[in-house]
Amino acid sequence: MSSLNKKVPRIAVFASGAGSNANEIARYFSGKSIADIALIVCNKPGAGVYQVAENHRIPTLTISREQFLKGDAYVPELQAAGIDFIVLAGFLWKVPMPLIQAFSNRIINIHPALLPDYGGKGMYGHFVHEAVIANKEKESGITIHYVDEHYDHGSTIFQATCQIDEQDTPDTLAQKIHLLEHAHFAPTIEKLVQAL
Ligand SMILES: Nc1nc2c(c(=O)[nH]1)N[C@@H](CN(C=O)c1ccc(C(=O)N[C@@H](CCC(=O)O)C(=O)O)cc1)CN2
Ligand SMILES: NCC(=O)N[C@@H]1O[C@H](COP(=O)([O-])[O-])[C@@H](O)[C@H]1O
Repeated sequence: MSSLNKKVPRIAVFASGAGSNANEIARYFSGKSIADIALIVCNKPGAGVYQVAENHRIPTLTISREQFLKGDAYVPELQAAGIDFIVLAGFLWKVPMPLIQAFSNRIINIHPALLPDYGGKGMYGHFVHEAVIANKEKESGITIHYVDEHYDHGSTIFQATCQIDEQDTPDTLAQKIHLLEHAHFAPTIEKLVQAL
């Protein structure tokens, strides 16, 4: 297939919260022929990411715990939507094997710490920054990694760090982490989908 009519990869972004990463990803790819943010998947009705989807005119899929964790994991819906790649951006449920197998090596996640430290069950959002500050760490950062059947265990793709000052709090650290996420997640996704 020539580059003129090469299919543009279709990305589904999974999120459970405010969606600032989903917003930055949608902004980054908007108007470019690199990839389409084709779907935003969310498990929390009323989450801020729905407004992000509306602002960017991106279709949404609201998922239920039963069908996602104990059923087909919405693989038929994702395949019907022509999804090629899945990005977890503050998504708070464990991705089950049916979805991992259907999108082998095509699901990535961003974690707000330097894995393998500060990862695993219970390590999400503010809980991560609270633990990092409580342990008086001098640096933190982000990890972008492939998703396997365990939390925060898949191979690392990218990491970036930030320094922690003595006056930093979990809130100020979260701000530093968000800056790193918004700077690096979309360009990392771009590199990965160009290799599909
Ligand atoms: N199979 C995988 N699924 C997910 C991964 C992964 O690496 N493999 N990453 C997470 C994102 N994440 C950290 O980056 C993460 C998210 C949530 C939790 C967690 O403990 N969740 C709670 C439920 C919280 C809720 O429902 O509000 C729990 O499981 O009890 C840990 C890590 C996304 N999925
Ligand atoms: N362990 C998963 C985890 O903690 N993910 C984190 O949730 C936040 C979502 O923010 P957003 O909704 O504004 O993109 C991000 O900081 C992301 O790294």
